[in-house]
Amino acid sequence: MITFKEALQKVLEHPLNLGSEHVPLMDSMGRYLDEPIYADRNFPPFDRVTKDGIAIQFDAVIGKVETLRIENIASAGMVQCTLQDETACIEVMTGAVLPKHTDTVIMYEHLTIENNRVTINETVTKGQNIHCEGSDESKGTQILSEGTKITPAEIGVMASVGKSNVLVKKVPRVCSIATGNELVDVDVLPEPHQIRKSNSLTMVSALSDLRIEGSSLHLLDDKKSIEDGLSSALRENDVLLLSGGVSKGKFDFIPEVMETLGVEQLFHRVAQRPGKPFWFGIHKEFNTVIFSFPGNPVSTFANYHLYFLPWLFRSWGIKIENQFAKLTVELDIKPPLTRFIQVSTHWQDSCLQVTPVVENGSGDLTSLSRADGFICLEPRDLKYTKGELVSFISTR
Ligand SMILES: Nc1nc2c(c(=O)[nH]1)N[C@H]1C(S)=C(S)[C@@H](COP(=O)(O)OP(=O)(O)OC[C@H]3O[C@@H](n4cnc5c(N)ncnc54)[C@H](O)[C@@H]3O)O[C@H]1N2
Ligand code: MOO
Repeated sequence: MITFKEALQKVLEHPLNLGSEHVPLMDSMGRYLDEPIYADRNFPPFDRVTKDGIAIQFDAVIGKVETLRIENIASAGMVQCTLQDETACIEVMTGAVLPKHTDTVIMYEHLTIENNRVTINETVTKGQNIHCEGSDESKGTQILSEGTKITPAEIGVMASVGKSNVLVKKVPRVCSIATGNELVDVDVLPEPHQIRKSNSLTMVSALSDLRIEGSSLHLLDDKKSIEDGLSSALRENDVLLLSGGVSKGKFDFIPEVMETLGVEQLFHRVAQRPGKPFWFGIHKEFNTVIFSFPGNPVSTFANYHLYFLPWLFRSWGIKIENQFAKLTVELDIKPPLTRFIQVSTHWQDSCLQVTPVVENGSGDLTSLSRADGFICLEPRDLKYTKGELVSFISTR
């Protein structure tokens, strides 16, 4: 049996080259950029008026002119206009291009306007209320980097530089496979000896967070069905995520059938809890990577986050940062297994705090909805102390 670190290392040594594809901007939400994005013009592209009011030429007016004549009006969307008489002013609206020969904007609230003449009632600073051309970014600057997750903020940024099509990392074709005779569909009333499928649906939902439209399959516990199901799934997908059928039972056929189908086993069983009987392999000819997770729901869920997600980001060439959080309790983790303990989180003293949730082992799937993630604790002689920083894997 290998350690968790060795197992993760082996998984990460087998990334797939998933490639990239162009998608329309509005389909890129939640995907990962595969190109840097540059400013195609200055941000903002012109000296932009930031208050509704008047634009003046400061040196010609302040301390020199009692009242100003309104010469013109400029609003957002109008071509830049020009102040003809430097002792006059132009009414300007937020978003307008600052008129030529003006350099200062005064908001309406600081003015009195009577008979088309303006009196300024407040102190004015030269250059006020102008969002200067190029003050955010100048043309040609990189504003988003490759590997960035596209959220509504990035959609807005890309829209403003005219990216109607975006190059994103291609997602793998993934099939989530449930195994077991005891499993029935969600809409079926189970017999006393049956249970409703949940693992495969949890994984398909987790995949949809990554904009991967996973397919799903249910295989019964007989070699022939497993062989038939897997042989086409192996050809049609880049990744198979299985749950169940990998421990020591008389009907745990997955490792054996994988071998028959030409899948190379890279390891089976990891010194960890939950998720110990995890089986990992690759089909070299079809270029398929197989994550065969133990069937207990917490084990499947943990291993999806511990192995599949880091593998996917490695395949995309995106570095993910490790997170750490403070333990609120003392914990004793004795050898030999690396433990992944479900925790809830809260913020205190500007630090993420983690507290183990009440749970009843890796078959207790309701505990998943009480947890925000897992902490990873390597076995050691000394107890983990309250307040100690530990590695945290978010599942939210
Ligand atoms: N003799 C041994 N027995 C077991 C060992 C062991 O080392 N030696 N390991 C235990 C551990 S740890 C785990 S975890 C389980 C994993 O077993 P399998 O991967 O073979 O999974 P199954 O037996 O098929 O199922 C286990 C459990 O999970 C439920 N399940 C399975 N699939 C789903 C699904 N899609 N949705 C909801 N629930 C599912 C299944 O009904 C079982 O109750 O083995 C231990 N045994
Ligand atoms: O290691 Mo198994 O995955 O807990 O129950």
